[in-house]
Amino acid sequence: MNDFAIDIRGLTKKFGENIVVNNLSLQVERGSVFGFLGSNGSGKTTTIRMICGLLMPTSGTGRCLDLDIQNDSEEIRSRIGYMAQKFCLYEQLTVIENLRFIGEVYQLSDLDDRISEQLKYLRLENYKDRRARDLSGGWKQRLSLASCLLHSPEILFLDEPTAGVDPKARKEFWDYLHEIAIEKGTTILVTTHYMDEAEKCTNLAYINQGNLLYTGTTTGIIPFSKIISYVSDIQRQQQAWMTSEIGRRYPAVTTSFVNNQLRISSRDQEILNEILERYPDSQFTRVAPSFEEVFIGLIS
Ligand SMILES: Nc1ncnc2c1ncn2[C@@H]1O[C@H](COP(=O)(O)OP(=O)(O)OP(=O)(O)O)[C@@H](O)[C@H]1O
Repeated sequence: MNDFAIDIRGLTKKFGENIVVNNLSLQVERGSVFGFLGSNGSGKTTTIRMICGLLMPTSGTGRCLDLDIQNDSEEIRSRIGYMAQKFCLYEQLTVIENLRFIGEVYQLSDLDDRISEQLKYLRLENYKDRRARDLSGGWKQRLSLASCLLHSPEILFLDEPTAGVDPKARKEFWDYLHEIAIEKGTTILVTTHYMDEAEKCTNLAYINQGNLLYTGTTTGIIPFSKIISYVSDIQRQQQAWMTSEIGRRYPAVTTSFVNNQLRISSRDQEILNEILERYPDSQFTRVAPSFEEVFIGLIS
């Protein structure tokens, strides 16, 4: 058996003349929580749809659970769970009715036990008779996750599962993802625009306009990026003025306000040295780059 839950080689997707995914190769280890990152429109959903057998690639090959993504799409779909960006359940049905409906579609034999397990693990028991339309965003997202897990998928694809969800609910959701990856060996491929969530993944791929910029461990992306960062405690008025001046003079440098400090980052140490010399009163100190600086730096 292949060690990889997902193994794609040179996958390309064109819509007309528009190359949306370009010669993409990725391997996702079984049991990993794999973050699939990239700015809006960079081709993440398109790639996921090809891996799930929902969309034919223009060229390239791929295996998902050791099945061919072009020829075995039906079997792939029966063994994976896919939580799309949009809430896809029935708003007028209750939580339990939604789960029962999904279970019947999958023709699951021990449905009551499976529903009880999901209600318990996702702490949905108190909400089981509430209509989906009356749930808040965080609870809707748990219900979506429960419905994707009902048939015990071997891989779970989650497309921006926590967009608009509050930090506590997002944390609980992520704790649960790690729990199922560890306890059940489920492979999870998740897209997110939240940097704190990217840091929670075991492995990452980062794409831009359909091209792969990085794939590897989560900790490996910082040294790979070669981004260098400095921070200064200067006054707020000065920060605004310096940000616009640095932005104008040094387009290759990223500036940001974090924790009431001015941060500058770039891959070019010479340019950063020039800034340190130009603004000696700012007393910049070197710090580890943040994930945000790394991701922005890699595409600039
Ligand atoms: N069926 C289609 N026909 C034509 N163009 C499409 C189609 N589906 C997607 N695209 C285009 O492909 C590009 C990539 O879209 P995709 O949804 O894969 O990006 P994404 O990385 O998932 O974006 P986001 O983070 O905003 O969800 C976009 O420019 C989109 O408009």
